[in-house]
Amino acid sequence: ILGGYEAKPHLRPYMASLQLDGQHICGGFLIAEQWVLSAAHCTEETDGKVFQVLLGAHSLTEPEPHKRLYRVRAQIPHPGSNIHNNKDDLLLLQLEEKAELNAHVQVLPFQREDRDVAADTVCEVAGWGTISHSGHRPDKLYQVERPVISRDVCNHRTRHDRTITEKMMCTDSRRKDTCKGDSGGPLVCNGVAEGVVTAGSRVCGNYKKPAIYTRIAPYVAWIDSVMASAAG
Ligand SMILES: O=C(O)c1[nH]c2ccc(F)cc2c1NC(=O)[C@H]1C[C@@H]1c1ccccc1
Repeated sequence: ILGGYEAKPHLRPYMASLQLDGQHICGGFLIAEQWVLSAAHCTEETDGKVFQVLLGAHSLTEPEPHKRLYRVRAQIPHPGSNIHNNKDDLLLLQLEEKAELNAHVQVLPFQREDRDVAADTVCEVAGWGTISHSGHRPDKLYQVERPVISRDVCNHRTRHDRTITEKMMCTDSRRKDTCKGDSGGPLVCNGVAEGVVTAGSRVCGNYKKPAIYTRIAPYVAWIDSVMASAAG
C-alpha cells in the first residue's frame, strides 16, 4: 500500500495473508468459514506449491491472540485466468478446516448485484504489500482510501487503453495506491467487497496507470458453484 497508513489492528478481520515458507506472497479475504478469495496470478512462480493462509493477523511476525496459519485443501484458479492478461484473475482457496471465527477472524460479504460502483465512490483497500517505491515490505497491515474512476476514464488510451473489461474496475492511483503484495485483497466499498486487487505486475502510484480490480459480482455463479461442489 503506497501513501496509506497502518490499519487499526483487527478492524479488518477478513484479511488473509497467502504465504509460502512463511513469506507473505499475496493478500486475500475470508468469504466463508472454509473459503478465501484471492488472485489467480499469485500462483505463478509458485511451481505448484500450495499456500498457507494466515488469518487473524495484524503483524506478520509477532505473536498475536487469534492469529492462526491454516493449511489449504484446494486452490482453484478461475478457468479463464491466464498469465498473459488480467482476465478472470480470481483464486478460491479451500482451507483444510473451517476457520475459527471470532473478533479477529470474520467473513466479509461480497457484492452479488452486477452493477458498477459509481465513479468517485471512495472505497478502501488494505494489505501487507510494499509501502514505498523502494519496495519496503511492512510487518503490519496497511490501508488506504481510493476513489473509483469510471471505466471510460480508465480505458483512455493514455491510461489502460481499452484493456479494462466490464468485469474489471479501477481506482485512482495518484500517489496513494495498491502495490506488489497487495494483490488478492478486497476493494471494500460501503462495507462490501466489490473487487479483488489484480496481481498482474503493474507500476504503483502513477496516476497514468490506475489500480485494476477484478469485479466480484460477475463471478458469483462461479464462486457459489465451486463452494457448493467442494462442500465438506
Ligand atoms: O502482489 C502481486 O501483484 C504479485 N503478483 C504475483 C505474481 C506471481 C507471483 F509469484 C507473486 C506475485 C505477487 N506478489 C509478490 O510478488 C509478493 C512477494 C512480494 C511481496 C511484496 C510486498 C510484500 C511482501 C511480498
